[in-house]
Amino acid sequence: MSQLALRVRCRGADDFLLEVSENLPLLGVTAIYGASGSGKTTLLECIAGLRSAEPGSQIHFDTTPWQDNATQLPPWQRGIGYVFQDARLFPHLDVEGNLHYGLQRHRHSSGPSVAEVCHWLGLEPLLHRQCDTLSAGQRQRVAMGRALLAAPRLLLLDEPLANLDGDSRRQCLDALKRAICASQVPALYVSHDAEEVSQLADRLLILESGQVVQHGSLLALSSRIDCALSRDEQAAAILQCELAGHDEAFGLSELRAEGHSLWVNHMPGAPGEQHRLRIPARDVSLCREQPRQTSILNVLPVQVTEIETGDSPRALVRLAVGEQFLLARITRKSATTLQLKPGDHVFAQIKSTALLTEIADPA
Ligand SMILES: Nc1ncnc2c1ncn2[C@@H]1O[C@H](COP(=O)(O)OP(=O)(O)OP(=O)(O)O)[C@@H](O)[C@H]1O
Repeated sequence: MSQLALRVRCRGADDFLLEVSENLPLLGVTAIYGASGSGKTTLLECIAGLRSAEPGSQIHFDTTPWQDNATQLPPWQRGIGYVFQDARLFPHLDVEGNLHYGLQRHRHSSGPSVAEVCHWLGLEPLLHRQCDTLSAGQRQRVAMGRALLAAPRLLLLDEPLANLDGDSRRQCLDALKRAICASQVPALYVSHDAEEVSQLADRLLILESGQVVQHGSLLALSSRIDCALSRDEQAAAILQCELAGHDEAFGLSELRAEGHSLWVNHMPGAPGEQHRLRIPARDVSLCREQPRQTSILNVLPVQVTEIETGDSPRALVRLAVGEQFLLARITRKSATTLQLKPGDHVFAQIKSTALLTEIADPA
């Protein structure tokens, strides 16, 4: 596994100071998450060499210095693929021409072929289209294809879905996930969208006012009440599960987590495979008694470990399921009526789940 060692200081306008001192293991997707103005793009641009970090800053990719006291490698010598918010395709080239530009920058013989990239990103039908006739989502998929064809050692994506919504956003997210997973190129993914991050990331680096406030695996951070991601309306915990089998008659698959069954829509896969299940906090409700005759298939016995009520009408409850954790967002009134407190044993009813990618390495 590669590693990016960062000791970065960079000043922006209005006394803004980015100060990041972290070693990032480059495994899968690391999301750089934070509010607007927290310094996400500044950090990405410093890593890319598009912006100068202050003298004394250091950026090392494994043993290769990208920046230190003696070195300031230009962006094109860092072996990165950069995807911007606006795709920045070459308007005078068609889709195929844009992809071939990536191929020309190909540094190693081990990169993907045009056919592979087109397959991952669904680009085959677009190859002969002019770029100004493409939708925003199609343009982003081409930009991603162009970046991958240069066989980068690291992908840097700056809110590539920010200008998309609805179906186009979902399709593009699925395509990016597929391409990142198939290409096995590690990625740093800037976003302020909690749902996007919890669907895509393996690790999280959370920034606030130019400082890192949390860094770790999505599995560990997503269910923490003090994680910035949990404050978002789209907060979701991630449960690591094993595929147990399929119920063909009802079109369902059974996953097991901590000795309990969870039913999801039928999915391909063989028993024993490891998967991640995303469980949105707002889709988890709590009962003191085990619910009977409920249409909700997934009911887990859990133990309350933490409750955050504050002044908001909603409470966030952290729940232990064996060694793992869920979050439930319920009304403060319900938390009071149920007299919930840490240590209580209750039942969590889960309305919906979304299957995420198979875990290559649960670390
Ligand atoms: N080119 C620049 N020169 C000087 N200061 C900048 C520049 N770009 C951004 N800044 C400042 O740096 C700070 C961090 O901005 P940055 O764009 O890195 O945040 P961000 O987290 O990516 O925000 P957003 O999610 O809104 O894109 C802000 O105070 C911003 O005004």
